[in-house]
Amino acid sequence: MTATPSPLPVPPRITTPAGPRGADQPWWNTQLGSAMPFARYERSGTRRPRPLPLTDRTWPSKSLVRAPLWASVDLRDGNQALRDPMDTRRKRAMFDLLVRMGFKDIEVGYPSASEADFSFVRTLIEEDLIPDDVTISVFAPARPELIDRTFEAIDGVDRAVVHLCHATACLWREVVFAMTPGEVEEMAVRAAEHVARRTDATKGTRLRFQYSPETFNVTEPEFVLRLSNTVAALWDASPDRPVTLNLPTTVETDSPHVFADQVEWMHRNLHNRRSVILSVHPHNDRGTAVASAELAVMAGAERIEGTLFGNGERTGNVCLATLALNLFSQGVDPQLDFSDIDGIRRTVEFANQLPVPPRHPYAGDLVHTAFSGTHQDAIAKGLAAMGRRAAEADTPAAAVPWDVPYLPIDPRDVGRTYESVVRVNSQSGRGGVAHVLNTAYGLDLPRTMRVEFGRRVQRAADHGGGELTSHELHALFTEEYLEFDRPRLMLKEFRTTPGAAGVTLAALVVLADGAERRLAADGPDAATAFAAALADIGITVRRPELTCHPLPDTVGTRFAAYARVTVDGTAQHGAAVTEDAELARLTAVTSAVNRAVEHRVP
Ligand SMILES: CC(=O)SCCNC(=O)CCNC(=O)[C@H](O)C(C)(C)COP(=O)(O)OP(=O)(O)OC[C@H]1O[C@@H](n2cnc3c(N)ncnc32)[C@H](O)[C@@H]1OP(=O)(O)O
Ligand SMILES: CC(C)C(=O)C(=O)O
Repeated sequence: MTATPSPLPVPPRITTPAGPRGADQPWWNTQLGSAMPFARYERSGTRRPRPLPLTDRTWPSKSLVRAPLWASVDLRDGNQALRDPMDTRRKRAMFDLLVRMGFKDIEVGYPSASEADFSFVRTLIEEDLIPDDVTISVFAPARPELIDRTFEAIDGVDRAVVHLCHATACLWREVVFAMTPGEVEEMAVRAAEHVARRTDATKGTRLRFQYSPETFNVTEPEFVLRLSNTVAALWDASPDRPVTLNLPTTVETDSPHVFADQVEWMHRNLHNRRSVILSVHPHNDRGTAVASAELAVMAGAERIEGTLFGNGERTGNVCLATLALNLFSQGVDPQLDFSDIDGIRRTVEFANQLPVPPRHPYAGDLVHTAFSGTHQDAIAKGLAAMGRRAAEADTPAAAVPWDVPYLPIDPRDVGRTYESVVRVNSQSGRGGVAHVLNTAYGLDLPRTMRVEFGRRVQRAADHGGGELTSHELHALFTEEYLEFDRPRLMLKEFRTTPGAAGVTLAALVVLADGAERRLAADGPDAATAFAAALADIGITVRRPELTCHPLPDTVGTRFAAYARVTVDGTAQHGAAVTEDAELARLTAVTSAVNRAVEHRVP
């Protein structure tokens, strides 16, 4: 309940905006020009022009109806971006996880880059660790000596994809290679021919090929199309042995719709389209990799390369967990098993030695959690409505279509529980508090009591400043309703017998000074009779309204009862938890009486 005060940060050095407002800025937008050097940056395609994208695009009217072929690059693009690249143990944990989840296309490394990558590929092959329906791929740049080393790494494998990649984009051609487009084309042809020659010399291995024109999204489309057609033809692409053409946004530069146009243009213009598996490899520099990948599939892509939870160069690769679970949340089979998302996350965190942030879609610690009152209230009502629908249909809750406000998927479908769905702090409301007490302790507070206890919790949360755990909420509930320092009244024993008005109640109570008093009264039920009997000791209790329910205890049976009464003219709530239902009801009345006294103490 106590929050650790965090130190006040040093204020950032911000130049107060002072530039002019935009000429066409409406009066209600009072923002000023900033001191940021934005003029150093140009709209993409301005300095190095690229032809315009499509005008007759068809992708906007498409929808995602099936899972694409998922290709994990965790062990290559993910690995190359780590401060401490994976050792064999971490690589193995990642590989085994990917296989268990159902990945069939796994890039296992860049074997010519390091001994670690090379020997991991050898281990997979020599120890026969690659399932029959999984195809590994290995990355190679367009350098003959590194291609040769790549082939050494896959010697003896049954099936594999050799992935050839080199830069094609203008900036890379000029700055990295110092080559003309023609020279880059020659390099591509030489490398593809070298791969083909090495393949011809390889016996007993079913090899396929992949070609990635690096930074596809900022390469002139006509150039990249020509290269792709040339390389696919050199590799004899056919429907039986398709070439994977992988279009990377190596550095994401544009809004996703621009990439979608580029992909659709390639999809329409590629020669021999049926002999090509059109793949994309989105990075997340603008934070829109997921959107880019989804629109690319609408535009004709059939395969997506990415990593689990988005590890990868800079801002990372596209997150395959997000993409797959986006499909799942739309009723499309993701063809990957995310039923234990926390287990998957643990393994990925172990392999990458990087944490998954708490807000990461579907997998972050907080993504199925509501702190805010109205969200909690809606979630609790939504879950209750689901429960009712399941009961009406006489089916398990897990079989009812999911429809709960604020929760795109059922946390249980990814192996989480409802306990973490609602967590309480000063932003929370009575709905959330009631939900936590109910899910964690089985206490189903009546509506008026929720309002009262909600206020009590709000005070405690405001005071503490942080989160209140379910345990702390229960402690507050106990302190407020179940236990009293100096009770005015305790019920020691009671007996009911049928009476003229319904029930005759005889009770022995203990008063604040320890004195014991015997009471008796008639009433339609025991609680009403008890309320009436209290008049004998000068306590006026009227209009008792009681609810009682069994508690889902693991040991024995217990009952919770809640009373709403007027005590000496003031409305009061009381509650009790005991082994006997009737005792619980009567004790809830004494709780209300005791609270009436406590609340009179200033
Ligand atoms: C977009 C991507 O993510 S591609 C994958 C990138 N992955 C990695 O870089 C991780 C692994 N890489 C490595 O371990 C190293 O880079 C190695 C071992 C492969 C190569 O190391 P080195 O031979 O020392 O070269 P270095 O990494 O500095 O590469 C630079 C040279 O390669 C050339 N080059 C870069 N990419 C490619 C490519 N895809 N195809 C052909 N040549 C390339 C550059 O033009 C440069 O050549 P130059 O020295 O003649 O100007
Ligand atoms: C190898 C390619 C696909 C790559 O990693 C990239 O361009 O980001």
